[in-house]
Amino acid sequence: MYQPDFPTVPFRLGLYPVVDSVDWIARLLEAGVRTIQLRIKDKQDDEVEADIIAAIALGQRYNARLFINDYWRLAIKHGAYGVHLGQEDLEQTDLDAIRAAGLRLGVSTHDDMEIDVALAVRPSYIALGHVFPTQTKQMPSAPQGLEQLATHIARLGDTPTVAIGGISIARAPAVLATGVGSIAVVSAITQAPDWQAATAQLLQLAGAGDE
Ligand SMILES: Cc1ncc(COP(=O)(O)OP(=O)(O)O)c(N)n1
Ligand SMILES: Cc1ncsc1CCOP(=O)(O)O
Ligand SMILES: [Mg+2]
Repeated sequence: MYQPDFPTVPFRLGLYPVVDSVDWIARLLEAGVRTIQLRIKDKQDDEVEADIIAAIALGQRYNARLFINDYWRLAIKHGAYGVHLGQEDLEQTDLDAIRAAGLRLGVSTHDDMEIDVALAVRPSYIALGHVFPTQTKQMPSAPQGLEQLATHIARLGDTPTVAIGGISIARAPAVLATGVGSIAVVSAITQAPDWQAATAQLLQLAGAGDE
């Protein structure tokens, strides 16, 4: 049985949109999403604090799992549900402070070695990516593909997992068939011609996550 060193999350986090504004958080929570991330890049803490406060308030109002990407100090200060960090972020983070504050922690990984690093931290969930080519973030490595993803999922057993990177509606069923607990998406929703229809379809495929 996987025992995280941070508060647990359900194995099935379901559809997990990653968005860059409070407006998107509000829309998607209203549409039924229950796991979501605010990912604002390259701003100073004081430039994002108001958005983080607003996002956390929305998360609480909808009883949703709202993760803050990168800005772990502000996530602690304002009582977010959780924080998402990459491997480089981990080096500059006071993990004890996140743990002491009772926030969940998600950690990015791209290969077996990074999974080793993540497992040593014992986070609430492990993200695996990027599965397919993505236009949303510059990636230094090649996409891992479905086969590698399935190998990682088998290795991780009952550890809560999230797949990310290039996941479209068409690709979602094959990703979910690996047994991953959640699919994180950016462009499949934010660049969709009809984001409401896309969100409804993805929610149908992945669910909103377990309680
Ligand atoms: C669910 C999820 N998985 C991976 C990432 C990427 O995090 P990171 O590697 O720290 O890169 P940035 O998002 O900070 O550019 C994520 N944000 N969410
Ligand atoms: C933030 C992030 N981390 C790994 S891939 C990615 C972007 C995923 O975006 P998309 O779903 O549009 O490919
Ligand atoms: Mg990061």
